[in-house]
Amino acid sequence: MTTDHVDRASPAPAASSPAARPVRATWRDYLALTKPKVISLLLWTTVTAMVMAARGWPGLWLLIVVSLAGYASAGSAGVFNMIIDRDIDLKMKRTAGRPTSSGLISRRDAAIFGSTLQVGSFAALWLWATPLAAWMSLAGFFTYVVVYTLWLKRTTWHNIVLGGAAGCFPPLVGWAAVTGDLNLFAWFLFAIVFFWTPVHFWALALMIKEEYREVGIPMLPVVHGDRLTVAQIGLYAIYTVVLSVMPVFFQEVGLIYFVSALGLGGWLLVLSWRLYRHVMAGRAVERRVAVPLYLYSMLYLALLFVAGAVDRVLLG
Ligand code: HEM
Ligand SMILES: CC(C)=CCC/C(C)=C/CC/C(C)=C/COP(=O)(O)OP(=O)(O)O
Repeated sequence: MTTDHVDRASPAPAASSPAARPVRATWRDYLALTKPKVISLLLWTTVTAMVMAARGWPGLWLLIVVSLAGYASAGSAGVFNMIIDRDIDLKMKRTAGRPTSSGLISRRDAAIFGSTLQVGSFAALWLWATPLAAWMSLAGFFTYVVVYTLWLKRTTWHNIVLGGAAGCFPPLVGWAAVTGDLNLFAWFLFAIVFFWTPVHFWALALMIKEEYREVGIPMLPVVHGDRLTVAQIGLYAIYTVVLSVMPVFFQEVGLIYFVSALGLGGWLLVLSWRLYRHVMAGRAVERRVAVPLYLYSMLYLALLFVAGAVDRVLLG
């Protein structure tokens, strides 16, 4: 593969110098294109959804196939996101070092890499899981790359709510891989992630809004300010918690899940309320009130899905 020869940290040394070796992209740079940390939680929702669907162990082979293919699909979405956004990524401190922005990996090579991952993932899910799992994964890719990144991210503050649907597909991939179809409970999992995403992202966006403002991305706190953002976070936290307990009333899950959802959700509401009160009192957003909610949002989702899996295995 060709690479744009760019020194990661400093201008390239003179060609005559013995150290004048171009910096080549390594596998670590390609790995960085796939946003591995974000995928870890996406995959967690996939794997726990598989256990929920199977009401037990879904089988080692299926777990391996779906995990690798799920990583490849979400990773491919991350690669195309970085290709499309390389201009804005370059201008923000948090993202300036990405291999597509720095030119370390050319657009062409990134596109070849991303396409290979997506085609491989689709084929693997189709052949070794179920066709529906393959379609759900492709739908997640399409929603993230086309709906969120290409269309909504730069045009409306609703980007997170609508584009966030991308992150709701991984549980459907896991469910469909086990059962070959999607029932009401699978769609509940989709909806929980849907309403959770704004809480997760806007808590972070409040802290990095100036970067978004500088590059002209219309994230909610940039467009409508902190007060509306914390109010929306509070509303979405309430929707999330209410929705999370609803599967109990459809007898899809039992007491273990119910108690966990109430406890985990209760703390999500407390942290959202603290942030709301802080900002509504006229104070500027401080890391000490926004960071706990952002970090806890991820623990919340991870543990809620574990609770669902444990409940359906033990009580199912
Ligand atoms: C529209 C939807 C979403 C947006 C805009 C969004 C945005 C972000 C951003 C900007 C970060 C900070 C990453 C960094 O520091 O570079 C982040 C972190 C993270 N997000 Fe999201 N996110 C979304 C949905 C999701 C979903 C659905 C999941 C998983 C279910 C998820 C999991 C994570 C994780 C695990 C991190 C921590 C990564 C780290 O520590 O580097 N996100 N998110
Ligand atoms: C099943 C399947 C393929 C699902 C894909 C879902 C997926 C990859 C969701 C990712 C959500 C996410 C990291 C958004 C951040 O984008 P951003 O562009 O706002 O963040 P950035 O500024 O860090 O690039």
